[in-house]
Amino acid sequence: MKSSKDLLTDRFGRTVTSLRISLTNRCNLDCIYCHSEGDEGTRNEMTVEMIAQIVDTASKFGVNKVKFSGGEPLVRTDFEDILKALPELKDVSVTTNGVLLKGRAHDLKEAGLDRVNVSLDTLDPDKYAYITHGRPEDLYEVLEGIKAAIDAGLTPVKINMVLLKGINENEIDDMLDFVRGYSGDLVLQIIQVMDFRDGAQYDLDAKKIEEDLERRADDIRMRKMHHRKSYIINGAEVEFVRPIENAEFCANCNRLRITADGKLKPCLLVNDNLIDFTNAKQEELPELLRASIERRIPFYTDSEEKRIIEKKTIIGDRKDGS
Ligand SMILES: Nc1nc2c(ncn2[C@@H]2O[C@H](COP(=O)(O)OP(=O)(O)OP(=O)(O)O)[C@@H](O)[C@H]2O)c(=O)[nH]1
Ligand SMILES: C[S@@+](CC[C@H](N)C(=O)[O-])C[C@H]1O[C@@H](n2cnc3c(N)ncnc32)[C@H](O)[C@@H]1O
Ligand code: SF4
Ligand code: SF4
Repeated sequence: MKSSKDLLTDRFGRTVTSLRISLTNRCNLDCIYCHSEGDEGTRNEMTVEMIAQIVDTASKFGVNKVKFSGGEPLVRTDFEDILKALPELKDVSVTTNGVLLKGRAHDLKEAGLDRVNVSLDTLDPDKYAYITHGRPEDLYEVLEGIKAAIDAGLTPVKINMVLLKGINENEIDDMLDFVRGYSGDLVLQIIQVMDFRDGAQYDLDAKKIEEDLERRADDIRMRKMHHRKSYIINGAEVEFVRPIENAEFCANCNRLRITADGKLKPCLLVNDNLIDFTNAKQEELPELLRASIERRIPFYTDSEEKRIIEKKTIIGDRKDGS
């Protein structure tokens, strides 16, 4: 009989303690680089009950964190019901574009949400509209949403800034000032753009930018998840997410993904090894979780042997179909 820890530990020694659940593929914006969590699936969406069942099962095997994402999770009007149906967990968070956050922040907190990440790549309304294919005014909705989240206690609020060559690479200091202005309630999270949609053309030398931040930092911390580092610069905290060609990042990946239509997805970048659990009985879920954990492979790795295995499993699934 396996212990609960073994059940969710993969053959590379990575124990899954966190679920990243996509609630929908729908979105009210259309960002130029969007990876949609590697999920281009159907418009079918898990019910509240399905989500509660899979989280409940995973929680019995050591999962204590859940991140909701999408698509845009707040387009689901039953998000509060989903939160209320969850078992007790250490950390329940959502990543949102923030456009619909203002009117929901208090209800989400009441329903059990602990904190929120808000995507905001620029403070310039015209650039915002260019990046999101939205309206310049949407930026003000997002800023109001951030304030509402702080008022509701959904803190720390992380501001997700995807670094985009030629668009926002010169805005890092403005963003640090913005975060500093909310003394501790906001954390900046800078993200290296991944090659989805038009992402490749905006790619820049993220490692060099991170090294610059490191030089300026008064203090440096490292997270268990992905061994991401965060830098304290003159009172502002900035975490750096650098997932590309980063073996250390993948070696410390402790998340299992769930697609909006109810499939266990071992890795963001691999699409041919998903396991559908929508027709499973509750008692079958542990075995499906185990099977999914067995399919987990670090996408980037220093080991040539693992790289060969992993490369064979990858299929292209980008928005342009290539
Ligand atoms: N390649 C890869 N990228 C990830 C993974 N987890 C998160 N990301 C990326 O990290 C960025 C930030 O994601 P968020 O949804 O804000 O969540 P997070 O920062 O990972 O989670 P918290 O810090 O716990 O709030 C996004 O661009 C995600 O696609 C992962 O396991 N693999
Ligand atoms: C896919 S979005 C879904 C949640 C929500 N709609 C939002 O935008 O916050 C989750 C996070 O992934 C980031 N993201 C999307 N495409 C990306 C890419 N190609 N490279 C890096 N991060 C990306 C977004 O900026 C956002 O912070
Ligand atoms: S708001 Fe989020 S899901 Fe929507 S297009 Fe932008 S990154 Fe993608
Ligand atoms: S293995 Fe690497 S690329 Fe895949 S989900 Fe984990 S951190 Fe992301």
